[in-house]
Amino acid sequence: MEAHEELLLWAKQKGVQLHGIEPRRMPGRGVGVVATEPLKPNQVLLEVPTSLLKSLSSVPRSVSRKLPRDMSVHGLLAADLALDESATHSKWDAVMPTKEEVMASLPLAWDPDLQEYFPKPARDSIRKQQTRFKRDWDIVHATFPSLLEEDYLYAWLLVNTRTFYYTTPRTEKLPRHDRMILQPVADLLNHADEGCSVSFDGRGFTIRSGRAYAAGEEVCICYGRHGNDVLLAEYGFALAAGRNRWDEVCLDDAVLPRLSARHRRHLEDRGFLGNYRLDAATVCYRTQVALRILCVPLGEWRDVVDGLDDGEAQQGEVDRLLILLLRELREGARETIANIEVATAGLDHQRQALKDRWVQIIDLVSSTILRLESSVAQEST
Ligand SMILES: C[S@@+](CC[C@H](N)C(=O)[O-])C[C@H]1O[C@@H](n2cnc3c(N)ncnc32)[C@H](O)[C@@H]1O
Repeated sequence: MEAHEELLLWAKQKGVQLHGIEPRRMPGRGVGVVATEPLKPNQVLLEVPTSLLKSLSSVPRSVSRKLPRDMSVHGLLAADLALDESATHSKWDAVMPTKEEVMASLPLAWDPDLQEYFPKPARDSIRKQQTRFKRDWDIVHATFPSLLEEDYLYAWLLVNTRTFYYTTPRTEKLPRHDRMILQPVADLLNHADEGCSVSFDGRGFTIRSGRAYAAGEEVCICYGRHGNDVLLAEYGFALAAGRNRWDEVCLDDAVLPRLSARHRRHLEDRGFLGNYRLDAATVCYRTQVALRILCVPLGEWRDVVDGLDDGEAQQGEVDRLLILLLRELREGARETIANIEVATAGLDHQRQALKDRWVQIIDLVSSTILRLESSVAQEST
């Protein structure tokens, strides 16, 4: 019997209820959940009772009382997972990806030389994870010196990729990202850009279909409105091109170096410094504002920002500058791919995942360039 089938028997005995779904091995994405019959929108698919949640309250006192009271929930749950040698959760533990799989798929555990090739939002996310992991590990290592760092990292990454948002009177005061719990079976749901609804109350979690499903179709939840850079950095995968409505390309590395200290000050004063993005349909307003400051006198720029002028008269100039920057960005992306091709750091599939992501970025940038070129051509006729 497969581990996820044994998990199901255990979970059902403990009160988990599944309606029209079952876990199944999915090529390329570990275990997932599929519809076993046609499903209607808003149908209850899964119920997990509170008694089965691993939460701040369920961490045994033998672990929690040795750690500081202000330890992150993330760090505490990871310590519990890493130190738990009881058989209580053995059926659940058996379906989790192995340490080797986790270390190979999640960028926090990749060779630091390879991490440098990620696009900026992914690098930023990896850096944040590093900071949070180090803070938790320093505390746990001092308290449980025999625990190995790689075993704690494995547990910490499982928590990072498998928890659900959960707020109770006890967790309300914590930062939002730390109000987390682990739950069996629900943690087998893979991600799609739109998915089932997830809700909880005192009795437990309920997952309902967001739309109709055909029998055999994979049922997913949405881990958040993340672009592929963040999905790759946090969860170790990117959705296929055209399958992620939240995907975007960060333009900061192309725009910020162009801005003088004075420009930066003006943009900062108005809240427009950094976080420049494009998606499949548009280049964000922030980018338009930042590029406009490079194209027009300051007074005219202020009028547009203040809504006193629609800025149409200089839009062609802004678009031409944008095209130039996007071509540079595309060239930089091509160079990055060439550098990854000769790099030896990391594993083949990690380098491939990075190259695939850069190809997606090039495609998104190229279609934006085409769109802008045709609107600039129309303006000049
Ligand atoms: C909450 S778990 C989901 C269950 C997981 N597939 C398993 O085998 O246990 C999250 C992990 O599943 C994988 N995953 C989730 N959605 C995916 C998708 N759309 N494509 C590829 N992998 C996905 C990633 O490895 C991610 O870190």
